[in-house]
Amino acid sequence: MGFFDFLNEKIAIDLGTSNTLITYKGKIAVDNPSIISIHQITGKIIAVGKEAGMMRGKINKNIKTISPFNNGVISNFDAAEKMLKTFIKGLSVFNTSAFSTSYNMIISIPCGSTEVEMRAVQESAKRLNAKNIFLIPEPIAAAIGGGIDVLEPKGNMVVDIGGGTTEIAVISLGRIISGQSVKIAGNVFNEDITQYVRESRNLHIGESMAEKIKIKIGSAIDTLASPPEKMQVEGRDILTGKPKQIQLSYKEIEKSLDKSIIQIENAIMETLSEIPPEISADIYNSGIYLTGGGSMLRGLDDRLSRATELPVHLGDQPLKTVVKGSDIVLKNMELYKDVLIKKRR
Ligand SMILES: Nc1ncnc2c1ncn2[C@@H]1O[C@H](COP(=O)(O)OP(=O)(O)OP(=O)(O)O)[C@@H](O)[C@H]1O
Repeated sequence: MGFFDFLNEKIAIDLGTSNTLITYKGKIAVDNPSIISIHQITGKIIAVGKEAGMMRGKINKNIKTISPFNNGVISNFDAAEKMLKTFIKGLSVFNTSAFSTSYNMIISIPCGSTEVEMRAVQESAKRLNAKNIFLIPEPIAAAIGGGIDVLEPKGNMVVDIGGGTTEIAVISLGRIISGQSVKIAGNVFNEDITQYVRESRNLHIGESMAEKIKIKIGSAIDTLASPPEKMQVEGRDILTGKPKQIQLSYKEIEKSLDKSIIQIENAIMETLSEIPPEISADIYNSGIYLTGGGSMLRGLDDRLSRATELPVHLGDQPLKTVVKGSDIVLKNMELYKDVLIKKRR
């Protein structure tokens, strides 16, 4: 039994721009939108997660709905800590003494994080009573969660399209040998849709409507084998100010997302052009592993496969891959110790 095995209580956290996931005892115990509603005057927490998400855009001016992460990193520390604390308190074991004395925490972070950002995450985690805090690059956690053997001397490419960032990484021997984090992901897709509907259809729509459109009729290609039906969309008419309903087709959404998807394609091509030839040979055979919530956009795997001329594999549960990978690392610390960014007691 190795040193790490003595530390019994383990939690893995995926602090995402859109969703926060926490595993406890190998199971996903928290899976919630990364949102918190706080009373502006009293500072009291009104709601977190799903409940806070439902309040978005519909609450009075004294209650502020905050997304504490921006582009994968904490942009509002106070809100982030309050939100995490509320989530962790919800874990039934939190009140037992065992949990507070030996409690290991692993947090996945975007590969573009700076030293300052990493330190800030560690400081916040320390205030949550974690005894040991480990950080892991998100693409490595995603690869492990997707069943890829990251430790072998073989190149693997991971593209993780989240809410705030798309992480592109080539991994070999447990390390990222080339990669980048681009700020084009699900949130930008929503902005593209909002902009299209405003400029081309004269309708002002809210954030959650844009999200619904993306999920219901979003597409990365303009010829889908089984196209979704047209969608009825409500918002405010820009010209008259009145509530209005329009019908949108998936082809319109494809058009609105095109410029952002091109940027993701370009970033993948750039990363591919920077890797050593032996690794290129590996990736020619193994292809690209595509994950993250954004990977569920219709036709995106086909489109990326066409652009790169590589096989693109879609993961099973793209929203859960990162936290699943972190959890595997936490359970096999001896094996995976070299993939961690920092260790702190
Ligand atoms: N069916 C779907 N089609 C397209 N996009 C989707 C679908 N379901 C979820 N998404 C998008 O996935 C994104 C969230 O993915 P994920 O939870 O992997 O990101 P995150 O980890 O919170 O973000 P980041 O990694 O950038 O910090 C959101 O933008 C959401 O709109």
